[in-house]
Amino acid sequence: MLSRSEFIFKCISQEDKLERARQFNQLLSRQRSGWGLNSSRGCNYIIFKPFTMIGVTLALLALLLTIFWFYAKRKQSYWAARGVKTPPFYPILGHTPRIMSNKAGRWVFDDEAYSKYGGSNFCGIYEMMNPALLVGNPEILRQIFVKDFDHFVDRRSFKAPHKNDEIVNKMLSVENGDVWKNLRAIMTPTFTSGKMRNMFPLVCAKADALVSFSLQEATKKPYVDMKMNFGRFTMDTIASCAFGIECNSLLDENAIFTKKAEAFFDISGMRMFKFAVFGIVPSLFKWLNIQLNPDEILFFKEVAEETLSARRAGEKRGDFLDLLLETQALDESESSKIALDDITIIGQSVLFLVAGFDTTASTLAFTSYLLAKHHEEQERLRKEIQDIIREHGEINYQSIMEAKFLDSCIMETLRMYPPLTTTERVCTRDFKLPNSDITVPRGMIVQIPIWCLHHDEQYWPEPYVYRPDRFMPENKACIRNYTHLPFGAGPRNCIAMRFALMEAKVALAKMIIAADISLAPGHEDVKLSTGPGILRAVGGVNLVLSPLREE
Ligand code: HEM
Repeated sequence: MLSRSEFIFKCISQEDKLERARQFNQLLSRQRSGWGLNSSRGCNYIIFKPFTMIGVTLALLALLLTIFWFYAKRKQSYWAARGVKTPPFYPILGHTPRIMSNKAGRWVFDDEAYSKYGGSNFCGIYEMMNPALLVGNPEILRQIFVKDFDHFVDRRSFKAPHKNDEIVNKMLSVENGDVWKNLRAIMTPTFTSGKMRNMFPLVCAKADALVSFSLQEATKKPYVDMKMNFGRFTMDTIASCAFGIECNSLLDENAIFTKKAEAFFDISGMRMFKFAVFGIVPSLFKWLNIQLNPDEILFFKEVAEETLSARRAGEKRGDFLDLLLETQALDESESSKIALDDITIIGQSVLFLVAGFDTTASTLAFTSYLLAKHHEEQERLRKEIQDIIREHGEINYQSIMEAKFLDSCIMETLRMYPPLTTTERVCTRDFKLPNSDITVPRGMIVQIPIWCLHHDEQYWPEPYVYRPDRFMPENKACIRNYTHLPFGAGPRNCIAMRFALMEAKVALAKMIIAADISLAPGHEDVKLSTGPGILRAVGGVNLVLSPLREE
């Protein structure tokens, strides 16, 4: 009788094979190896005893690992074989642990690749075992972003298969190829200066609320966390312009919209892990039906759906939603535009919140921090705004968008603290790198180290010094093209750059004429966030606000 734990493998019964098996069994029994052959009742079995099974399994596993190791080694020799430098990397994991690390900002890794391993021209990196390219040469960047854009149309796709991820999959930033081209063509007119002008009063109203809230807070506290307040201002502005709702996060910090948005933006370890796994084995999400994005996405979907119904009932505000809905009202003979379906419109509303909330808030927080630190620049800016008010009676769209020093202060902040420190493109058609014999194959990811270009001494003397004058018209000619990329560049740059700048300029101008800003004692430095997300100030930006006029 066979014991239960014995694994029985039924084997072939032909005469000649049986004979060979007997010989095999005898040999093994002699060696007391734990294998056996049972041929009673005319059946032939090879019997594996448990301890032997473990041994065999381990041997197989070791074999598989060895094969995988050699496979990874071969993949990770891609750049060495082509004579392209790479920063030191881990076997199998490549540079991914450093890129995704929560201990240092993404730019710390980029900076090493850029300055020590040739990245200021180009260098190789490995995302796990997959080779990718990091390019810091402004001339090559011009080709990637603009001249040879048709080779670099796409970004990495994060399209998850779960039904609740559908909205994210429809976002402009996630779409690729012709779908992206069509969507971008439809959405671009949403951000013309005419449309910005219409939205200007909405933004001014939110900026006024920001100023009075912050000044009130300043009467009760020794200093105010302006990162928090600018965050609430951008939240209110986007909620108003993209969702058509008044969420009043400045007045009601428990507003449900704000709470959901905060939860959505909380990129905890688990979410990072999910994104990392999705990047490596996207098919796992399909097999196991895993949702990639958090449940809050459904809340925003509901809010946008309700607003769409209200708009269809006749309500109009001149905001993003109205502009996107207009595409549905056009008949085909009137326009070459394709009407957007509801889910696509909702996707873009959520995208505006995701892409516009923290980026603009960080820009404002860092600018006010730098102006508090450099009081002479703050005085210059205040004077420029006061002159505008004297001339026009108020802050209006034209004058604020033309204010040169205001623009320079924000541009210099975006140089020193670009909210997105890296952007990327996916090569969509093989591309030969100029002045080299390297061809970037279709499908390869190209990383663009924005932060490194912004801090490269050869383009920006004394790169860590805040000097808005670099961007004044008389000095602009000295700036090398494609070395200042806070909004990316080319046809796939930030679609809302004009809106973001209008929002930031209005808020900063209103703040600076209402209060003198200085650094709070003990908060002279800002601590930068780490990890691969948006560059932000952790622990807030704490400033002392001294009112300059009666509110
Ligand atoms: C100061 C604020 C902002 C900064 C620094 C910023 C920066 C960027 C950057 C670097 C990119 C990638 C560009 C590229 O790869 O070439 C981008 C893309 C994008 N941004 Fe912004 N952004 C800001 C505000 C906004 C706002 C307010 C919105 C929406 C209301 C927005 C919507 C988008 C969208 C939709 C894309 C994807 C465009 C596409 O794939 O076609 N951004 N942004």
